[in-house]
Amino acid sequence: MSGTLVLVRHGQSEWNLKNLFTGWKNPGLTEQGLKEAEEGGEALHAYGIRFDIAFTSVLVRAERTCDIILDKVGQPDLETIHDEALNERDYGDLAGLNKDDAREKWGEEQVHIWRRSYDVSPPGGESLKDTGARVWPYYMMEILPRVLAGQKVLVAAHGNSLRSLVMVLDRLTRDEVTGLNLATGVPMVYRLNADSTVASKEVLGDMSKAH
Ligand SMILES: O=C(O)[C@H](O)COP(=O)(O)O
Repeated sequence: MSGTLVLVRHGQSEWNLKNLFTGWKNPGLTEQGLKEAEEGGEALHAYGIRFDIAFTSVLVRAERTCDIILDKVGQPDLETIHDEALNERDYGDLAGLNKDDAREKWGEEQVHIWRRSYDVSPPGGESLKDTGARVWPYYMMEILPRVLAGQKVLVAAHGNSLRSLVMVLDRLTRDEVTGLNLATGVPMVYRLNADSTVASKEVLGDMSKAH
């Protein structure tokens, strides 16, 4: 067995609270989001993990979540790499729109397809497949080699950038990935085999609160 990969979606953002499509827009965390990040960090501290390196996006909600988690595990100065490859999917023309207003305008089913399908892009934005096409190579080049070398690696990122990774790690089909929702601030701890397949996965929190 090689190292450990911890994936965590950022805590609730201001735009999650307002129910707005966010994508590459850059709102901060809400009070609840700060608390979720703290709870995620506390769960990792109780789990007893010491990270070797952290990765996050260049969006403040993930960066702040990463900082809070590192504080909680007692590693506030850990090397952290920020890269836009880990950013949320670009929601294109939907960014800034209210998700319920969008359902009224385009219908429940179309909005669900934009949010959860594998290869249908929202207008002007990225599908999950498009998102994976920049997340996955970054994972292969920058993150996986460290895990395979035995390191413990934290990745604090976003609902859909992480869904594109979880889809491959958990070997989900295109249909199965439509039912995958990641809760904010809940760490997923993967141990990988030397061939990069998943040896075990533990979820430190309640993933069922995701929608
Ligand atoms: O960008 C967003 O709006 C959220 O971070 C993820 O949104 P979704 O759950 O609608 O894909």
